[in-house]
Amino acid sequence: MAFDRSDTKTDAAPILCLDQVEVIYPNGTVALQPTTVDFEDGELTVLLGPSGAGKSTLLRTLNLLVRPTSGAVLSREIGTLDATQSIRAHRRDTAMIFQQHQLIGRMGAMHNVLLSRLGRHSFWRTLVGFSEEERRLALECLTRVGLFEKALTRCDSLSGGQQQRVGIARALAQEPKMILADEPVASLDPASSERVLNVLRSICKEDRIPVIVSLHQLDYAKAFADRIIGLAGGQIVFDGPPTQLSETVLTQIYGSTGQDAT
Ligand SMILES: Nc1ncnc2c1ncn2[C@@H]1O[C@H](COP(=O)(O)OP(=O)(O)OP(=O)(O)O)[C@@H](O)[C@H]1O
Repeated sequence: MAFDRSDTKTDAAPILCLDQVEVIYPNGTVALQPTTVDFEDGELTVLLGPSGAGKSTLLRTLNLLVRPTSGAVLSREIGTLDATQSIRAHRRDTAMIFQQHQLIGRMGAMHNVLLSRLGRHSFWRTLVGFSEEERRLALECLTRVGLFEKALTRCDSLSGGQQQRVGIARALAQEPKMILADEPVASLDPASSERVLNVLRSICKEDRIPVIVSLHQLDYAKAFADRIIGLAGGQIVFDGPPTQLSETVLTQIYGSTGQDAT
């Protein structure tokens, strides 16, 4: 788990802000209480909290897969994200990585990576196919996640960890300005989990983009995050560096039983 923790903050304005964002699902569940929080370039943030705390809801609000019931999501480049066009532009710049990689198993790794380019094509361009430049980009992305030699291998014959790295390469090929990862290591063994988190951390630092990851594992959060946001009952109860994650804070996040804090 070794990496360089220096050089984590920037002077630039936050790339994305939630301003008093509240999420109430149609069945009345208050998943996120009015929340104000922002995210900076080059910072790896881990969302930590017990099951049902609101991690996925917060993460999905950041690319408006979940729409706020009240409050606003503000992008530094686009402004308030409230219209179809601005939301579409924001989503093009925001890559999402899921627990279940959502790859097409019968297709090769490179083909799966190229599919992320579809959002940038017109319908007619898509029929014509991918350019030489896009193929080169896809190979570069696979190289960055250590899978150059698997470019032509069908995804259903890759290991879980390798599939997740193809998912990250696919996210990279989108040339994102922000990466969101929803429990990306939940179904991986420790070695694969660390490799995936190391890859995400390298991308965050090399490309100076925010990477926001929801995790259940406290050890990984402490080892890989610049910043931890602790959630409980749809509220942010901690926001700071891993060094400030005291026993008192952990009790605030997980309750007195420490349940889920693995
Ligand atoms: N689509 C939905 N409709 C209604 N309630 C929902 C919906 N999605 C989530 N919830 C509820 O909102 C609350 C927050 O859920 P969320 O999935 O954000 O938590 P989480 O911290 O990501 O949990 P987990 O770690 O189990 O994934 C929970 O009470 C959950 O049951």
